[in-house]
Amino acid sequence: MTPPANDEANGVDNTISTLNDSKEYKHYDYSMVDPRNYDDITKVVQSIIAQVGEDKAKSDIGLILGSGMGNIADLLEDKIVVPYEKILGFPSTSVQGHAGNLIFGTIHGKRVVCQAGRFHPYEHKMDLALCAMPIRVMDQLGVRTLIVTNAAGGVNKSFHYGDLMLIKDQIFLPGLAGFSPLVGEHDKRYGGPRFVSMHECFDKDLRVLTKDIANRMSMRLMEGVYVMSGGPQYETPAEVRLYHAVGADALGMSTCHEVVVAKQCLMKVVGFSLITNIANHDVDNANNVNHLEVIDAANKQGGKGVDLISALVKELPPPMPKQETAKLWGY
Ligand SMILES: O=P(O)(O)O[C@H]1O[C@H](CO)[C@@H](O)[C@H]1O
Ligand SMILES: Nc1nc2[nH]cnc2c(=O)[nH]1
Repeated sequence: MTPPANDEANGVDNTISTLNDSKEYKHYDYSMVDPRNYDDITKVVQSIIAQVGEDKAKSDIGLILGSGMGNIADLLEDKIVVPYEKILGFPSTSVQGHAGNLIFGTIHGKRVVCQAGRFHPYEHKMDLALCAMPIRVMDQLGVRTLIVTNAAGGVNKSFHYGDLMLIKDQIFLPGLAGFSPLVGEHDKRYGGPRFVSMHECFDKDLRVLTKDIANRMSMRLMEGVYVMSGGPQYETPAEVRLYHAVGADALGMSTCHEVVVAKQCLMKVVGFSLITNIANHDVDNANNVNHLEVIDAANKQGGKGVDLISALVKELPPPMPKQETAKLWGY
């Protein structure tokens, strides 16, 4: 693997060896990191700290960017960009519209770590724990609030192209079918229990705050349930009707596994779906979706999400220590 060139503009000195030895670490190397293992995650965290320093790495807020939503990262100031190739055990991203960088910086003076490049289970042999590993890393870096974003198809018939939906609940289809990131070993140091409660997995107080902010900004903000399928194929009209019937408002192929792990790590989560296309309910009225259109829509329509996330970060309450959240959630 050829290391990327030194990138002074991004503040990354690529000559620094991540683990103070001369080995080259490749993407997606299971022999080195078990994404379920707390001590292995600590090694990943150390490899990051070795590059950006402890002060810069420590973060209160995590931000995950959806397809085509790289412009949200422009909110971060005093950035340090760390390419995934330089992070021990991080796999690569293969989906267009997902850059492949962990970015450290601040928004309104608050410490944020941004995952610009999500890991989708369909890219990684449905290894949900691997795809949710950045959340465990964020947890060890101190993150207490997670903001997840995604590009999604609108199932709710009142949704329009370009709408922003605040996620109030989720239907995690791979999780229901046994593909949960929590399958495997359990370590008490994650913070939460083996059997994680998924009630209010999108924090109610933060949803109220977000809606209040949107109101003050005179912004149209929908609220609804996100359903995650395994993908990567899009849905048939019959599947769209099935999801509609069970109460889904928007659909995609991501996010839910991240939220499950965040919940186990006692993080408060806020989620947004940008409606990049309207899912087709009618088999006789073919309306094909394609990923380039999804990205194009995210580029064109994502601005309102940027403004809302900026305002939300500004007004987020101070991070709640883990012990307090544990008490609040009855653990
Ligand atoms: O959920 P994000 O990462 O925004 O990506 C969405 O866009 C892709 C399909 O166009 C799928 O990966 C879907 O999940
Ligand atoms: N599954 C799925 N994911 C998407 N991401 C963006 N649009 C869609 C969609 O229509 N279906």
